[in-house]
Amino acid sequence: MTLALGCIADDYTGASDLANMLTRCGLRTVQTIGVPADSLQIPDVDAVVISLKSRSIEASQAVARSREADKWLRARGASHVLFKICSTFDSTDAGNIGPVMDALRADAGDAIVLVTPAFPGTGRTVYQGNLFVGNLPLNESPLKDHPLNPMHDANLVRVLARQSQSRVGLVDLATVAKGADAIRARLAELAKHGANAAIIDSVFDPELETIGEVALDHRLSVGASGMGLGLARGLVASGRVTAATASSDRKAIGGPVACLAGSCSQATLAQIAQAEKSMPVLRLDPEKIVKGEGETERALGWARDHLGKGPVLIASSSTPDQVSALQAKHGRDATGHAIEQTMAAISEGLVAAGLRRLVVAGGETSGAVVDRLGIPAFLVGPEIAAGVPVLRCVGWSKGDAVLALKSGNFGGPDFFNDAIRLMP
Ligand SMILES: Nc1ncnc2c1ncn2[C@@H]1O[C@H](COP(=O)(O)OP(=O)(O)O)[C@@H](O)[C@H]1O
Ligand SMILES: O=C(O)[C@@H](O)C(=O)COP(=O)(O)O
Repeated sequence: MTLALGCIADDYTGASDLANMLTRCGLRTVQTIGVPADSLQIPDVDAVVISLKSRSIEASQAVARSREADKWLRARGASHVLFKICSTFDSTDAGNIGPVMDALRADAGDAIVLVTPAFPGTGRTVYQGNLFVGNLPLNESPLKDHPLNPMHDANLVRVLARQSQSRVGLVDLATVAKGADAIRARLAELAKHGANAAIIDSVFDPELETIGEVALDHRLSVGASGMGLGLARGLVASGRVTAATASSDRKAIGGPVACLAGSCSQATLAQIAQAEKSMPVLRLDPEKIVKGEGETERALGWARDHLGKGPVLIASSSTPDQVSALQAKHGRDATGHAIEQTMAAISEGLVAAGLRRLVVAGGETSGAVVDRLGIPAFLVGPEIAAGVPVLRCVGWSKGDAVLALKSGNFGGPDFFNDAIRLMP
């Protein structure tokens, strides 16, 4: 297998979002969980997206894991690697976008790396280096209240510079609009003045195609699924990949289906409220979870009573005020970890009871669940919503199963039912 594109994603929902985009753009793609073991049979593909859970861990560990993934991809022929970050630039002043980017760039030997989280399909655009979520600057969007990495600055040149050793420049929209050669000239100028990274503006998909064409001159790029779109279309346009059509394999799995929500995003809170109109919903008590007071057993008992009758949803999610109050009492990391591990334990119990169709909302939550279930890889199925595909397990010891891993912010109001409809 010689890869046309290698990708390292800093969380699992982000990885499936990217794998979905690459598949829709014609690249045969597999999503692996961590660096694949030698024993994993990977089908012949154009792109591999290695999912890490490195967004919110200590920076040095994120760097080490990303470099290991990069080595695996390069050894399989990937001459270009995309470091997939969140389209809302989820990070803190300690990292991990900057430190991982610095290390991968040094390994790749590139003078400068292009960086953009733009993903117009989900309303993420970058103008004059400022990230917008819909019509709001990042720091006024719901991301200001994220439980793990609240975002308080929309200016990505500043945000990246604070967490990186690199000098960071800007390629503005006026330059992007002039085309690939103008971008190349601007990058050369920035590099001459000592910049090693450049935030690049992008508002619409055609700009991302131009950006992808230029990024392919380099060995590394950093971005979200918009950058994935640009790279994939660049690979197809240049003839390096022959476009494939997305698989239409929809073999039914059957049996019970459950949804787990650990995201506290505004979008997920609204989706849970909507689901309450059509399926039984169990709201876990986050305080009891953190104190270790038997919420897993309660959830599994409740699920046993309801699963035979139709889909169910189990949610830990609460409002920003409630999240802050709980974190103030128990600490941010301890709270997040305890809740993620409870969701993982619930998923394990559900699978032990025979469940093979599971929807998970939340990036870190999905990471904890998929790790606990020991799923090694996924193939991409139908698209449920922008950035969220149905995933079919590959090489799982428990056999065939379908999952959907939803970024907290993604999906329409009736997301849980939309997902279940596409997971027969
Ligand atoms: N009620 C709650 N109070 C505090 N933290 C919570 C609560 N419910 C979930 N969490 C934690 O919030 C974080 C949500 O992050 P994540 O799952 O990545 O969602 P998103 O995709 O919205 O970023 C996780 O660490 C999760 O365990
Ligand atoms: O780029 C995106 O927005 C997503 O692919 C993503 O990374 C989402 O992360 P979570 O919100 O933590 O699921």
